[in-house]
Amino acid sequence: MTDTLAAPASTASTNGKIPVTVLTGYLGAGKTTLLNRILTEDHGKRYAVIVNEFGEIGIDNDLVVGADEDVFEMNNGCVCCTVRGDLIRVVAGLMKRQRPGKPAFDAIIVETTGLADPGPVAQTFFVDEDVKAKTQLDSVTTLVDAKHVMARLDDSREAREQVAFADRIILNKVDLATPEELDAVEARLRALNPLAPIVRAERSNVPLDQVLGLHAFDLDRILEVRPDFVNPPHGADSHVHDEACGHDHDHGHDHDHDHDHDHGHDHHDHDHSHGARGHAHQDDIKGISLSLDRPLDGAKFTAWLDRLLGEQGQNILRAKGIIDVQGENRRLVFQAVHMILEGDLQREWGVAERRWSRAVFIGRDLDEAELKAGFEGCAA
Ligand SMILES: Nc1nc2c(ncn2[C@@H]2O[C@H](COP(=O)(O)OP(=O)(O)OP(=O)(O)O)[C@@H](O)[C@H]2O)c(=O)[nH]1
Repeated sequence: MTDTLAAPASTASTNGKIPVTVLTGYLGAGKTTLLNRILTEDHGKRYAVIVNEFGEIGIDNDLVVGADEDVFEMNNGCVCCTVRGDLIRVVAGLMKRQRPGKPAFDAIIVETTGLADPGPVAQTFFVDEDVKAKTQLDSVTTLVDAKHVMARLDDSREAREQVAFADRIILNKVDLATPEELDAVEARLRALNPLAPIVRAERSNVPLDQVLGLHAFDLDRILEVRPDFVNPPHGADSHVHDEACGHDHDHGHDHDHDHDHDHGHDHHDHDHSHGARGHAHQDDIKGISLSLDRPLDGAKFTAWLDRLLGEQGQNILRAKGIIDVQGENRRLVFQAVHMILEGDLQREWGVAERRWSRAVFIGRDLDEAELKAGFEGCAA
């Protein structure tokens, strides 16, 4: 988790409480793109951003604009196990930064990992007394990738949860879908969440007043779907374990929610391996982090990545990386969602910055040894 402070000051807080916006959406939907828009737009406000990422190499931190300013890293915990504890600590830390009589920032934005159920994140703002006293959940905004969301709604419970939980849905990447496809997607989203307004966007270009300061989080609505949303007792359905529980996580609690009747959601029915490398979430989804302290050959790397995405793009839900290319002073940043690849030479490496190549691949049936060998084979 990373915390970034950006831009100058003043938004109305709610009853003196700092408004919190939770940004969610499946892997690659456009959350960071939206965040970067928020952080760079000339709005005269100061936002604290908390990024929780999947995969243990801090790539997302680096892709958020201005992240160098004020970053602290936290365990990349699995969102359903540890994030709430982390979040409480980060928010508490942010609160301490307030200057007397003047908040240090106008709002908090939390970007969840693409594999997260936003429920436990939103719960944080209701169940921890300190956090509750100082913050107010403004809205949960869910980004949706117009091209890939249908498949994800079929195969991912988290994707459905994210839509069901939204106060506002941003149907992003409209450039990648036909008007008919967009209508079909909207109908599907509507069925999962009849109330949240759906805003269409390209490159997450929604006006900020469509995302921030909405006063849209509707506790009553959430309580209808998750009656024990607020402070669920230990041992009860939806109880979210954190370090305050003071016990080993038992694996026998179901989430009694989900609008689409995909019930029996035991959030520990993912394969929870918190091993050093692959952090498996859903049974078969894992994240593979690769890194190399030597520069890569740009042509070899591009050819390898193209071939990999061509052959295994169906299984690669998300890939991204920052590459040190031989003979190039700028960092090569690449991003992929399935077979759609974008790459860019971005800013120069800093003088004191560690120059290395790192990449994360998140997907199904990925062969770690093969990926590692392919990646390292691109060394210059
Ligand atoms: N064609 C197209 N690409 C987009 C659009 N919005 C974002 N992208 C690209 O999609 C990729 C993923 O965008 P991100 O903003 O990083 O997505 P994310 O939701 O933060 O991804 P994770 O944090 O990995 O879950 C990047 O390559 C973006 O440039 C869009 O509207 N159209």
